[in-house]
Amino acid sequence: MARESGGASAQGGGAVGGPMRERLRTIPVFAGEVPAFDPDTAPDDPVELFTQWLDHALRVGVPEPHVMNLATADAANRVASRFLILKDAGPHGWSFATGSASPKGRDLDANPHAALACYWPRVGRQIRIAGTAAPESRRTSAADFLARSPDARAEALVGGQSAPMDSVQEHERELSAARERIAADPSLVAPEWTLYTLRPDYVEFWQGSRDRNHVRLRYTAAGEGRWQRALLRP
Ligand SMILES: Cc1cc2nc3c(=O)[nH]c(=O)nc-3n(C[C@H](O)[C@H](O)[C@H](O)COP(=O)(O)O)c2cc1C
Repeated sequence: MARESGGASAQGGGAVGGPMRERLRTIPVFAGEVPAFDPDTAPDDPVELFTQWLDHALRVGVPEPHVMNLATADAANRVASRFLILKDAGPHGWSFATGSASPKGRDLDANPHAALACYWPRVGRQIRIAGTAAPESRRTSAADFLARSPDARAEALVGGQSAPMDSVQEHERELSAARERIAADPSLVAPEWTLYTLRPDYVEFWQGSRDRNHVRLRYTAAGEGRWQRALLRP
């Protein structure tokens, strides 16, 4: 069970209303142009709504709207999260790519339950997706790898993501060796590189509002490509 932190200052040492708390309290939120979102006119399919929201985000200049947070948990239920790039979204789910031997790859191997989330401050929109992630075929993963820039391919070819390294110089030597291998053989694919697709149990669209009367629409998978929709309390 979660324990409450004692007292008004969670950090213990600081006085109530100490400098950090004050600084955080003064930062505005939902300060951008918050668009209207009428859930009654939302499409039946969450992928369609995601596409509409992404197109809108791109039109109004939301920076990097394809960056999402991925949360995973290992076999012992220890949770970790990190940001990554969304590679695709369609009827099969939301796809992202990474090395299968990275901590997140190992988490997904032990426990396929995962969640994605993004927040677009310029429009006060959050999207949350949760379900199970599975690797795509080697062929599909290889195609994703080969579509990456030579630098990105070289980094993945070195591998060992998130492992401690002895020195920056040693890593740079490994990286230039990987760049040479790629230059000599442009069809080279890092064996660990994997495209995963998260098949959602639910997808939630969250439209922030300055008066905190946020609009939340959740699509829950109802089998055979059908979705049940529900409004959620803000
Ligand atoms: C904006 C952004 C995009 C990223 N995109 C990816 C990505 O597509 N794939 C990836 O493996 N790591 C990506 N990373 C790095 C991850 O956040 C993370 O540091 C790395 O994958 C190691 O995670 P892990 O130790 O949990 O496996 C990105 C980081 C940022 C900040």
